[in-house]
This record gives sequence, C-alpha cells and structure tokens, in this order.
Amino acid sequence: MPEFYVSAPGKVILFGEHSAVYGKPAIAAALSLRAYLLVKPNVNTDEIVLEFPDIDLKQKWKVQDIPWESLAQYIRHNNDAPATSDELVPEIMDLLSDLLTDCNLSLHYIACRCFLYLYSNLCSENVAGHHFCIRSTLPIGAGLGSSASTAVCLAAALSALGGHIKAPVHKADDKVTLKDMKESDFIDAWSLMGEKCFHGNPSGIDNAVATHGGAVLYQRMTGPGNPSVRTNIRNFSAIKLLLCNSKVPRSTAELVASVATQNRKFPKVSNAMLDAMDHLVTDAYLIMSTPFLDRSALLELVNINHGLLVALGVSHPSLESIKLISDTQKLGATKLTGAGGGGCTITLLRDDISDEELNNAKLELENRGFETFSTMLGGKGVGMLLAQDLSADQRESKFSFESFAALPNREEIELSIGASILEQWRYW
Ligand SMILES: Nc1ncnc2c1ncn2[C@@H]1O[C@H](COP(=O)(O)OP(=O)(O)O)[C@@H](O)[C@H]1O
Ligand SMILES: C[C@@](O)(CCOP(=O)(O)O)CC(=O)O
Ligand SMILES: [Mg+2]
Repeated sequence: MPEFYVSAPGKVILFGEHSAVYGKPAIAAALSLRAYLLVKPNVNTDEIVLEFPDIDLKQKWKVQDIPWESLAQYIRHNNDAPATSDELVPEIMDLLSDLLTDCNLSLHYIACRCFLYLYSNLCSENVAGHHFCIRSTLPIGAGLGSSASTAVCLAAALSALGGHIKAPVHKADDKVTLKDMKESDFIDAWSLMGEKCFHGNPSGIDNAVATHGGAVLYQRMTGPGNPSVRTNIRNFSAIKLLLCNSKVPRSTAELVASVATQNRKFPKVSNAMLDAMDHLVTDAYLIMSTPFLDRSALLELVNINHGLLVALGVSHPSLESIKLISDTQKLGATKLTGAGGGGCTITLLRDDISDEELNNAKLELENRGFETFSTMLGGKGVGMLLAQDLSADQRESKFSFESFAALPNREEIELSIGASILEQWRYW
C-alpha cells in the first residue's frame, strides 16, 4: 500500500466518567483536537520503524523477529478476519514481551506493546515493513482521550495494511470488505483492544467516539460477547464549552484502579455514587434530547457530577483551583473530565456570558499556569488521507516523514495536515 495518513479525534466526557467503566451510561463528544499517524513503506522491507516524537520514542523491529509461528495458535478469526476477545490474550502478551526488553520507560513500553499487539493480530509476516509516525494536537495524559485516538489510528492503519478494510471513499456508498461488520465497527473493536493495552479496563467510550465522531450516549454492556450500546446525540452544538488543562500529569490506569479499590472497600457507598451517576446521565440525556435546551438544569448536573467524582477520590487540588476560579468568575458550571487526578476540566458556559467576561477568566487561569483551549465539539471520526488525492507538490511536502516528525507544535501540525487540506480527507 502506498503512503497514507490516518487521523482520529480526542473526546470530552460531558457526564459519566468512571461510572462508564461499571456499565453505567455516559455522554461524550468528539473534539477538534486530533491524533495523526503517517504510514510510509520502508525501503528496507523487513524492518518496522516507530517514531512517536510526542513521547520521544524511536523503536525498530525486524518483521521476522515477531514470533509469527507461535502467535498463530492464539490469534482468532471470524469469517477470515481477525477476531477481538473480551480480554487481551495473555499468551500473545507473553510472546511479545521478548520484543520489549529494551523499552526502559513505562510510557514507551505501553505504547510499543499496544503497537505490537495490534500489529501481530492485524498484519502478518507477508506485510512489508513500514515507518509509523504519530503526532497529536491533544495534550497527552490529560483526560481528552489521547490514548484512544492513538489506538484508533493504529487499529485503522494496521487493519488497512493487513487488508481487512479498504480506504474509505469520499462519498458514503455500500462498499464494505468485511462480511458482517461495518469497517468503522471493525476499527472500533480493535481500537478497544488497543485501549486495553493502555489502561487495562476501559469502558470503550473514548475509542467509540474517536472512531465514529459526533456525540454519543454510550453504555458498556458487561458480560462476555455483549455489544455496547451507542446512541447518537444531535442537539449538542448549542453547548458552549471552555476546556482548561491543569497540566498535572496522571495515568488513567492508576485512577481507574483507585476507584476499583474504593469500590471494594466501601461497596455500598461507592455503588450508591455510581448509581447516582447513572441517574444523572439519564437526566442529562433527556435534557439534551429536547429541542429547547434547559441549560441551567444541565449546569446543575455538571456541578453534581463533579461532586460525585470528588467523592470517588479522583479530583486533585489543581482541578479544585480551576473550579474555584471558574465559579468565582461565574462562568457557568465546571467539572473534571476524563479520569481526573490532574488533566483537564470542562466548563459549560452560562448562556449570557460576554466575550469580555470569558477573556478575563481565561487570563486569570493562564496567569495561574493553566492552559485554556478553544475547541469545537462533535467533529468527524476516523479518517484517511491518501497521497494520490494530493497534487505532486503537496504530496512531497505533506508526506515527508522528517518534516512531519519535526513539526514544532499543535498549531503547525493542524495547519500542515489538517486545516490546509480538509477536503482531501476521507472518513469511514
Ligand atoms: N501522540 C502520542 N504518541 C505516542 N503515544 C501516545 C500519544 N498520545 C497518547 N499516547 C499514549 O497514551 C497514553 C496516555 O493515555 P491516558 O493515560 O489514557 O490519558 P489520555 O487518554 O487522557 O490522554 C500515553 O502514556 C501514551 O502511551
Ligand atoms: C475514566 C474513564 O471513564 C475515562 C478515561 O478517559 P481519559 O483516558 O482520561 O481520557 C475510563 C473509561 O471510560 O475507559
Ligand atoms: Mg486514555
């Protein structure tokens, strides 16, 4: 396959993070911030090269170093296509661990393990070696789903290289390679396996939004083989939002594990809070699906949701500082978003807020060392950009591995590969 890009959005969880892991409904929307993955055939066809500059990772493997023969007995198929499993297959993880011995940082180990797990399931020894470079305009590890957008990009690219899906067409038609599954559902299912490599027990909401885009009410169904439920929400564009990053790093895996510990220790208390989140999300969904949005009721639910997350033990002093500033400035209602413990907050803005009030608040937040984002909700899901769709000049500049890897910041990434050639992207 000639060179191509794939891209997938980050997300904000409006209501229901953490409770989503326990099978309760949650509401999330795609962000305009995205991950981009460039895939180029390697002249050295037996070598796979990863370059993930955002996390300072460079790694190489020989295609034949992957233990294809031993792996074959554990890789499952359904109608000739690789089939996902409810849990990561321990034998596959074990066989791949020999290829990870030189990954000394846990950040690198986890990213490489995710890549190899998807590669060994979706590709084969017959797929020639490629270069892979991921760049993200999302802050990493900040609650905006950078892990899921990475997993979706990898699942899409490796499914295409393995021949399980075709490049999307510009206009939707009925061309589907897989017999029983839409191609986007195949990407969604495999990106969930990627998310499992990143944080053990994901609900699946982040990768569902990164795959399909838009805004959804999502509910994980517990029990093997039970498909999750995804309901599109249309009436969310009226929601005005301010995003703020505390810049305090944290790991989703650790926070999800800490909620599980609390749940084991105080099951009645913890389950009552998770049930409250369930009711809160159902109420929020009802409000959001009526034509005239009752913004004040939605704002109240944001505050209740934050309070419940504090009680689950996933807030952080930096998040409380942002909330205090936002509440003092009467911006609207603020809650942490994503796993918490640092990372980002969202503020649903008051209807009648003026530009001046908003700018003053942003200035105060930035003076305190926080980062604010203007972003749009509900964008496109996973997409592909093919070299053949660009002019020869554009092809040369946009598909240079070195230039892409060296883009200095999110504005330049967005400009180079997003905004300047928006119409050339195709979506599954
Ligand atoms: N651009 C990227 N390049 C490489 N790995 C990435 C990138 N973005 C995200 N990741 C992976 O995702 C992990 C962060 O995921 P997580 O803790 O779930 O936070 P979040 O999904 O909220 O950003 C990182 O440690 C890294 O392994
Ligand atoms: C805490 C959780 O609800 C969301 C995690 O999102 P993020 O990785 O912090 O962007 C976990 C999940 O739903 O998988
Ligand atoms: Mg994540």
